[in-house]
Amino acid sequence: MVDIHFIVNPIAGSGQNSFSEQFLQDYFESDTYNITIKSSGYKGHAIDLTKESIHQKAHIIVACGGDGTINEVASTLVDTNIPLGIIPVGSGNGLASHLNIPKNTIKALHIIKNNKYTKIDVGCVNQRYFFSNTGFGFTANVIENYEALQKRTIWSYVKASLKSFFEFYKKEEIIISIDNVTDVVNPFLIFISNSNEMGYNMSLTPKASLQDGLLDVVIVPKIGKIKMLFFGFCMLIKKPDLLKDVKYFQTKEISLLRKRGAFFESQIDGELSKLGEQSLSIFLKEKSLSVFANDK
Ligand SMILES: Nc1ncnc2c1ncn2[C@@H]1O[C@H](COP(=O)(O)OP(=O)(O)OP(=O)(O)O)[C@@H](O)[C@H]1O
Repeated sequence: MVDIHFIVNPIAGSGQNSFSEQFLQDYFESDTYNITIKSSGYKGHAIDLTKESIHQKAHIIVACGGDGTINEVASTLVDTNIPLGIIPVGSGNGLASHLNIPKNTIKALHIIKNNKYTKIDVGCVNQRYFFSNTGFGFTANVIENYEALQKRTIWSYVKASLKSFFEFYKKEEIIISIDNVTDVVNPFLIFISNSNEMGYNMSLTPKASLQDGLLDVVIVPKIGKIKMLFFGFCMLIKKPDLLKDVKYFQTKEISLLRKRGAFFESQIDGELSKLGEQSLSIFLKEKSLSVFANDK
């Protein structure tokens, strides 16, 4: 028997996610699969539910939610042999989109049933993991405004971006080291990505791959409002380097050192995260998560 555990975030995306055993049993026959469904009750709960499922000897664990839920479940599965399934019922669904997993639940279930999984790289920010991306500056500010709106829709994302556009003024000097070259930057944003999708079909790192052992980094210096608007447009058409001020490169590791301030305000896989450390080492653990994916 195959023990398959579904961890559902009921408030992700439209906020109406629930899966009945009867519905799932139509795809995973009861003579072959044992199904367990768990629902997360609060932020971070999916981590404990996943730990419990590992303890219960689940063979497959499926995250049903968006990038935040995937982050919680997948972080707990790194370096285990348990493959991660994804049912993308979140808002942005960046990682699922990179893995070519459709939003249609039945099609996404078939990918798990086909039993084809692959190993992907995992991003690390000190002790934390990211699977899609992490970012500092404007990108973290947008997520802060997005979370304050409480509705997780594309319109909330647009509203949050506009609010940040009018308000964002942060002046924060960061010492950045890449391949032993150190620079002091006062960036509009720093965006570091493992995947080529930010969610909502937008990208700042179209060349990124989950299996190339490289982080794709975008650094945008302080820019004026007109350039900010142009940059937003470049992001929509997935050509960030059309803005000449943008530095786009690939690297294995990057370190950030805070000159002052109590924490790094960052976003990790689309969730606001205040990192208390003075310095951050950002790198990849290569091919350390198994995940079901669709052939391109
Ligand atoms: N019952 C719950 N009530 C409130 N928040 C929850 C609950 N269960 C999980 N969460 C939190 O909800 C947040 C958002 O989840 P998730 O990222 O999966 O959805 P989303 O934001 O709609 O999708 P995406 O990140 O792809 O845009 C996560 O931080 C998660 O920990």
